[in-house]
Amino acid sequence: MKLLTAAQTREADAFTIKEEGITSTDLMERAAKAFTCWFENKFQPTEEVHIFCGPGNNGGDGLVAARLLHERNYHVKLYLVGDLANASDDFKVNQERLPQDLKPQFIQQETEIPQLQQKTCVIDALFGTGLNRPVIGLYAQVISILNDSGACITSVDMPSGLYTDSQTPDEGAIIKAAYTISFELPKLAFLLPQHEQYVGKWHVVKIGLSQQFISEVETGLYFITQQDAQHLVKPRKKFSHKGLYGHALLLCGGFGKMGAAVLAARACLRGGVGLLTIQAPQVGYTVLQTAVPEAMTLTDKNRKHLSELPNEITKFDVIGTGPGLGTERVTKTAIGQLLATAQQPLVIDADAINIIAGSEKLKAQLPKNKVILTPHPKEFERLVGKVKNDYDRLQHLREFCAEYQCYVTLKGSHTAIGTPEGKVYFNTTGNSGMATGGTGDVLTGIITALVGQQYTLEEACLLGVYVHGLSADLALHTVGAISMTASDVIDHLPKAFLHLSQPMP
Ligand SMILES: NC(=O)C1=CN([C@@H]2O[C@H](COP(=O)(O)OP(=O)(O)OC[C@H]3O[C@@H](n4cnc5c(N)ncnc54)[C@H](OP(=O)(O)O)[C@@H]3O)[C@@H](O)[C@H]2O)[C@@H](O)CC1
Ligand SMILES: [K+]
Repeated sequence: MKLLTAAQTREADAFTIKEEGITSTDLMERAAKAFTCWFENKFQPTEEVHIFCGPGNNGGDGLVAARLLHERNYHVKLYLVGDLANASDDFKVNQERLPQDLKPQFIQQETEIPQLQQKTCVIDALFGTGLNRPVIGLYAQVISILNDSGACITSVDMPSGLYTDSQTPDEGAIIKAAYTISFELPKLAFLLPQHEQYVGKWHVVKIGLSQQFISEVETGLYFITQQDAQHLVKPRKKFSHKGLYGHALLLCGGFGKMGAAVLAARACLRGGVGLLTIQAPQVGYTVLQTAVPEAMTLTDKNRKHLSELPNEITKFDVIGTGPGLGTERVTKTAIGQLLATAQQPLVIDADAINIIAGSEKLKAQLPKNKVILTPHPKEFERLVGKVKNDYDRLQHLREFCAEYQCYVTLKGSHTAIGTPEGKVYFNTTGNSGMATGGTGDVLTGIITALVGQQYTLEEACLLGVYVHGLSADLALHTVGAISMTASDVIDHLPKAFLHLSQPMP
C-alpha cells in the first residue's frame, strides 16, 4: 500500500471532492465522524474531553468532533487557540455550526491556557498535514503545557507540530500523543523510530479518499499490509517434490556462536525450503546434526571459524551467510571468494555485513541485482557511515541500494526495505518482544528459504519481514514480549504462514 506525502494527501483530498461532487465541508464531516467513531469506542462519555483546535482544517476536524461528541453526551470543553482571523473556510463553517450550549473558550495568550489534571482526556486538533513551519510562540506554549500535564492525548491525523514527511526542525514544539488517528493512510513520520514518543499508538480510519487517485499517484514509499503479504504467498502444487522448493546453503556459525547457525537453519526449514545444507566450522558438526536433523552439514577444514566455500557450490539455488560467523581473517577471505564467484542470489547478514563494510574492495564486489543485505541500524552505519536522523538514514538506504544495485532490509520496529529502483517498503508487523538476540538470524533463514523457492528478491524481502513480524505477533499471545525468544518466533512461523494462506475474503 502506498504512503502519500502531505502534498499528495491534499491532492487526494481535492480529487475526491471533485470526483464525488461533494464539498470540502462534507469531507471534513466524514473525516471527523470516522475519528469520533474510533474515539467513542475508546473513551466513555463519563469523561471530560478537552479539545484544542488550531486555525486550519485540522482545527475544523476538532470542531466537528466537539459537536458530535457533545451530541453523544460527552462533557466537551472546547478551546480555540491563537489568531483565528485567517482561519480556514471549513473551520469557520463548523464554528458557526456549534450548538448554542457548547461555548468555546479562546486562548490568545499564555495565561488563558488551562491547567489540566493528570490523565485528562485531550483531543489535539491544533495542526495536521498543513503544518508549514516549526511550532513556536503561543501554540508551542499550549503544546508544552499539554505534554507536561500527563493528560492522555489523542491527536487528529497528526501529532501537532510533527512534520508529515520531513525532519521537524529542533526548535519546533511537538505534541506527545498517546494515540494518533490518521485519515485513510498512515504517514511516513509514523514509521520512523525517532517519532515514537510523539505518535504513540497509531490507527488509520478510512474516509473514502479516491482509490483511483491513490492507485495512480506516483510514490516511492509503501507499507506492507496483510493483503499484500497474502498476495505474495505461493500455494504449493499438488504434485510437489522437494526439488521444486530450492536447495539453500547456509554459511553460518563459529566457535561460541553456533546457536546463530541453528536459528537461521531452523527458520530456513520453517520458511519452506526444499533442501538445506549448512557449511560450518568443525566445532559445529555435532551441534547442527543434533539440533537441525533435517539439514545436511558440511564441515570446514577450520575447527573454529568458517574459512572456505564448499566444493560444489553451483548446485545451490541461494546462499545465506552471516549469522555467528565472526570476523576472523580466514572468514574474510572466504566471504571475498563468495562475492567473487557466487552465481546465485546471496542473503548477507550480521558479521558478513561487518566484513564487507570494512572493505571498499568487497563492497565493490557485491554482485549486482543478486544480493539482499539484512543489517540492523548499527551494521547499516558501518556500511554507509554515521547518519544524522531517520530521514537521513532513509536517504542513505536509497542511495546505497541504487549504487550497489542491491536490496537492503534495514531492521527496526518498522523494518524498511530498499530496492535498487529506489523504492522503500515499511513493514507493519512485529513487536518489542523481537528485541532479543537471534531474531535477526531467524530473518536471514526465512528470506534465504523464500529466495530458494523462486520468490523474486523483492518478494522474498517483503514476505520475509512480514511473516517474521507476524510470527512474533502470534507468539505475543502465548509467551508475551518479555519472555519472547528467537526460537519462539521460529515456533510460530507455521501459524503465520497458515494465517497468510487462508483464502482472502
Ligand atoms: N486531506 C484529507 O484527507 C483531509 C484532511 N482533513 C484535515 O485537514 C488537515 C489539513 O488541514 P490544513 O491543510 O488546513 O492544515 P492544518 O494542519 O490544519 O494547518 C494549517 C493552518 O495552520 C497554520 N499554520 C501552519 N503551520 C503553522 C505553525 N507552525 N504555526 C502557526 N500556524 C501554522 C496555517 O496558517 P498560515 O500558514 O496561513 O499562517 C493554516 O491556518 C488534515 O491534517 C486533516 O486533519 C480533513 O478535514 C478532511 C480530509
Ligand atoms: K493534530
